Amino acid sequence: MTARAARAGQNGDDLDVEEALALVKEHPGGTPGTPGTPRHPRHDATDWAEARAVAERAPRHGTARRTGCLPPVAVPLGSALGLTLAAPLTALTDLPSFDTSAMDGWAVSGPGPWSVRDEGVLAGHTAHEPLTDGGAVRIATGARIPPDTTAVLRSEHGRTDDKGRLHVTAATRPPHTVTHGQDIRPRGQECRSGDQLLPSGTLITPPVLGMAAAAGYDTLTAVPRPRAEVLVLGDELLAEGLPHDGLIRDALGPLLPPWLRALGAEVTAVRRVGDTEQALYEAIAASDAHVVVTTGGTAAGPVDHVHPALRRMGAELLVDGVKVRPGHPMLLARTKEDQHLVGLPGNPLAAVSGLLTLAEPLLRTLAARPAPEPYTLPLRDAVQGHPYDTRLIPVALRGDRALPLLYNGPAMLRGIAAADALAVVPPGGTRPGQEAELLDLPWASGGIGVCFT
Ligand SMILES: Nc1nc2c(c(=O)[nH]1)N[C@H]1C(S)=C(S)[C@@H](COP(=O)(O)OP(=O)(O)OC[C@H]3O[C@@H](n4cnc5c(N)ncnc54)[C@H](O)[C@@H]3O)O[C@H]1N2
Ligand code: MOO
Repeated sequence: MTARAARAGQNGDDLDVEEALALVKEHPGGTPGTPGTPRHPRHDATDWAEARAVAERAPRHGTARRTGCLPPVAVPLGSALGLTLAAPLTALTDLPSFDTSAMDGWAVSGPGPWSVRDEGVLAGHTAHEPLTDGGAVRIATGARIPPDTTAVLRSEHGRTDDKGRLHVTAATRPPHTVTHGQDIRPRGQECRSGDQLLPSGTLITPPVLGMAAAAGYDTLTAVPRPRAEVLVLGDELLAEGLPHDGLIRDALGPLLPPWLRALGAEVTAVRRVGDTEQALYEAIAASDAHVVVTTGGTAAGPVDHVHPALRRMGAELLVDGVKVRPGHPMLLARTKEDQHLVGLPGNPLAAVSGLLTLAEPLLRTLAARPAPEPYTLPLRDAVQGHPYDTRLIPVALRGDRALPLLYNGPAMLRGIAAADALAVVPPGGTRPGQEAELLDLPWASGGIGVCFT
């Protein structure tokens, strides 16, 4: 623990959680966090915004691929959460499908007082005898209205006298009256059979599932989740225990599958691949995923096999390096007619950068998901820019400002683990209070349960 963190711990009551964790700068406006070190500026690398646009368009190649999304399938309601409707949701029934009581009370016919029948009417029961003028019957919320009912009187607005006759109490407004049709939900009030309830392209959320069930659906026509396979490269990686003897823990094997799922993918496999070109070539060639995601091996080191393996299989490189820090060696390739490969750099925050720059727009098109609304917020502190490249910086959202977090180096996860979003810092950097575009992290707005299930 640093001296500052220790101080923060002692004065924790006065500090934000980021300050207590020593994740933000002590003095707003002072020296900014770790800058990306300009190494060899790559003038052939793709601009960050253009790289995202290329990834979004990538599945729309060939003649029969106007939308780029996967062919629709029928999906049971229980499996459809998070998919996109591939056809308009059209009501299969009137809603309500019969005249129904909106309240517990009495169905009444004509003006009161009324004589109350002995038996009542419950929800889920079939048709009831018609009411005669001056008659009433006990009724439950959601029950079918008996024929010739003129209104429903709520239980708290009526009382029966010792002769069993029902009277309106003074509580109604105006007092002692019932209005025609009161507290009756007429058949078709919400929709008629055949009405369009939601357009094609709607994200299937919990209320959409409820709406579909109410409207008579058991399955929905939806764009399926694209299959994604994760290939984790690096003989130095351990699957468990403490780092030792130059070996480190694999951080991306646990990080990527749930995040890919939050981006709309079905993760079919996470495989460790040995550091040989042959092993990588075979793993890619054997995959039937729509999106293969590799980690590591994108640079030009002695065991960086992604480029050679792609060359060998005749893949088309769509993006080969992006003007973004961290993550500039990221790449996107078309490996087969219906398969793309996203090569994420091995440094963990660089991999996150590649995930949001290339995998997110690619999966969004394949799954026909709506694009997130772009938005900006002022950054509390200055952020030092890279001279040529965009920087993605973890930030915490606090009210109407974003706090740039420290520990944002390519090999670090400490900043992103405490972040709500990534700020897009243009070349040259930002001044304190300057607006920056934000990329929301899926759990920040949706909650873990909503976005990862
Ligand atoms: N001469 C140059 N060297 C490097 C450059 C460059 O421009 N010129 N770029 C650097 C940058 S930036 C990055 S990012 C990395 C990208 O490297 P690779 O994609 O080839 O990744 P590796 O070399 O395999 O690994 C880099 C680093 O990350 C660690 N790693 C890998 N996988 C994982 C994992 N699953 N979990 C945790 N950590 C992982 C690995 O051990 C290395 O430390 O290249 C720079 N070099
Ligand atoms: O710094 Mo490198 O940009 O990807 O980690």
